[in-house]
Amino acid sequence: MRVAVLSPELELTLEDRDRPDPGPDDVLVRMRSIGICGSDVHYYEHGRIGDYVVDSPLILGHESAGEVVAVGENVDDGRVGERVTLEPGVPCRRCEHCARGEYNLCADVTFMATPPDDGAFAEYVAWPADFAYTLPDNVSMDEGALVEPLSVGIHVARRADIDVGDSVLVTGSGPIGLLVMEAVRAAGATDVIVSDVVPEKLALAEERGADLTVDVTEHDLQTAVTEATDGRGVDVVVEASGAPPAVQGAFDAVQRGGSVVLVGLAPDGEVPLDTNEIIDNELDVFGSFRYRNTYPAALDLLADGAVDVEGIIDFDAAIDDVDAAFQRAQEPETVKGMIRLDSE
Ligand SMILES: NC(=O)c1ccc[n+]([C@@H]2O[C@H](COP(=O)([O-])OP(=O)(O)OC[C@H]3O[C@@H](n4cnc5c(N)ncnc54)[C@H](O)[C@@H]3O)[C@@H](O)[C@H]2O)c1
Ligand SMILES: C[C@@H](O)[C@H](N)C(=O)O
Repeated sequence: MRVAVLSPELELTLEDRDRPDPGPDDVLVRMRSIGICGSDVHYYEHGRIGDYVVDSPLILGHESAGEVVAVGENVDDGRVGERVTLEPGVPCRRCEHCARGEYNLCADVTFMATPPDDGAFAEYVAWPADFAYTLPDNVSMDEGALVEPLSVGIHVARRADIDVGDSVLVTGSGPIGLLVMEAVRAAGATDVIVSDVVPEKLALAEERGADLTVDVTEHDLQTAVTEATDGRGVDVVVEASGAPPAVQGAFDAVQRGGSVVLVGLAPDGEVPLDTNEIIDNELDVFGSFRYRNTYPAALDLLADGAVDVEGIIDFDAAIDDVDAAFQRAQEPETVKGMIRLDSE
């Protein structure tokens, strides 16, 4: 089978590998749609994210959907032919966090496309059957692949405890910010403001229903938010850019007693903050790391038409053109590229 492999020298090429055999508890999936995530692009450009270093060949990709073509001996063979999306992080299932259901905090997780664990840019992937979720008939393969970043948004909405009628500022209109917007609206938020530094990204946020967009290269964010909220500030800020000025600005845009959720990863993780401001205004500050127990909810939202994920895709490519697709994904205006294995 063909796989797209990133070498330690940062060359992304197609290789022939043996098709994997499913383990006893696995399904074997023929891949159909695989999204290109910002972290894939980061490995492609820099060869590392923090302590995770591409020091041996790595198959990228963790936003995936496909069709079950075989199952292991402990899996119901009625699953052959099912259309599925794969949840890319499989935890140890034994530690304290797994026992509590907070499996996104498991330190012994296998996460696709995170060194040394291979990902999904492959014609076939063998994966634990209970982390392969059946797609409803009206949910497409592309939507199935985008359940992964939508899950990031759903986890944010849950962390923030979004309530009906909440106002939310989302800083960053990349795939995560845009899908946070979908998730918080599905959870009941009624006023969503989105900020970014790239006009095309803001135009997309506006097209997708943002109540207000703010280009922070031209306008002061705090002033814009103050005017839009009759001087109160928003109930919740979700920081989804990782840009240090946006992290700092989040604390000025939220109302007293409000919440700030940090999901964007700052380049070195160190951002000076006014902690007295957090205390004086009694702010709740949450980190949001990946997701847990979100795939069933994401699939229900998609089946009900309660969220739109396909509208963030701006191009697709065949796996043979994976390197060109990654180059295009690097352009600042690009939101989401999708590799489709059935489009060849
Ligand atoms: N915590 C998690 O579980 C998790 C999961 C996925 C991604 N992430 C992180 O979330 C962030 C967003 O991911 P993405 O894939 O959407 O990334 P992205 O790079 O595609 O989007 C970030 C957006 O922020 C914008 N931006 C830059 N500076 C800004 C500023 N000062 N104010 C407002 N916007 C600004 C960029 O123009 C871009 O549109 C990244 O830092 C990523 O690493 C975290
Ligand atoms: C959660 C996932 O989308 C993210 N890129 C990560 O590796 O953590």
